[in-house]
Amino acid sequence: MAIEKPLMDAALTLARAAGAKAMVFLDEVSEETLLQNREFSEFPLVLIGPTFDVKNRRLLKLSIPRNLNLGSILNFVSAFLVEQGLLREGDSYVYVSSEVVGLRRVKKNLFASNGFFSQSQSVIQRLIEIAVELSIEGREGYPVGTLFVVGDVKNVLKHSHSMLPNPFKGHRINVLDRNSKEIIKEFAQLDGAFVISSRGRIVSAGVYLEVDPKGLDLMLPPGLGTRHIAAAGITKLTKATSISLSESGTIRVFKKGVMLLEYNPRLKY
Ligand SMILES: Nc1ncnc2c1ncn2[C@@H]1O[C@H](COP(=O)(O)OP(=O)(O)OP(=O)(O)O)[C@@H](O)[C@H]1O
Repeated sequence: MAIEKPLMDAALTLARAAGAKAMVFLDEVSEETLLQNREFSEFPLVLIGPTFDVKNRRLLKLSIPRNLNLGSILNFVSAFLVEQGLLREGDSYVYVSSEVVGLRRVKKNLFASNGFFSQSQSVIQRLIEIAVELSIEGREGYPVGTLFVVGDVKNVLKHSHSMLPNPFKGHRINVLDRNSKEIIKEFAQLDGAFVISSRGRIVSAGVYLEVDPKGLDLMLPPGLGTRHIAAAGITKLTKATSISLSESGTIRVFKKGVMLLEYNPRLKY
């Protein structure tokens, strides 16, 4: 749905009155209108959509997981604005969608690197959405931790073994298929990791990753246990990307052994 002019005008008025440092468009908007209208040139403008492009500093494009609730979307937007050096803690920005205009002050920032925002792979985004829901909801009243390893399946399987008969064998279940969400959430309660192809097919679950952190030179925040060492290590040993959810609700994304995202949707940022 496109953002209509009265809301754009309201957003501009609010941004000026509140001393906002950026304007963020959560729904479709004409890029021409934004670039031609002088009034908008007072602010860095951020478009949320399917593409990522930050070369044009006046009009930055950001792809973040879809279907998140507004609070989570704004958390990612805040992290992006801080990562880009556009805002600091305490600064505020105006966001506008086809239905709402609002003001958001950047609180304690979640950690997200540029590498996280520049990957717009839909499989990764989908798994983050599922991890956000699992983090907030848990399963049957209990917190759930899990691990998704995406891509480079052949090499991932070389560094792993099955802890139980593969429940996904013979089934073609893809994480991009909306119906797969409940199945994934159910199997997330199993020990071990999901192995997922780069196109989203679940190859296996209940997989133990054989990762010896010695010599891998992983740079992890202190205090993380074996799930996270495996999550980071497998991305150093292979070309896979991993998404871990800890029982405490924190979601982390790793690539090449480096943490790209650390985010707990249970906390307000
Ligand atoms: N090498 C591994 N491969 C796959 N899964 C693993 C591996 N190591 C641990 N896990 C999974 O992680 C679970 C939690 O392990 P542990 O508490 O040591 O990890 P953690 O990093 O502290 O995670 P959390 O923050 O959720 O507690 C295990 O029960 C197991 O299901």
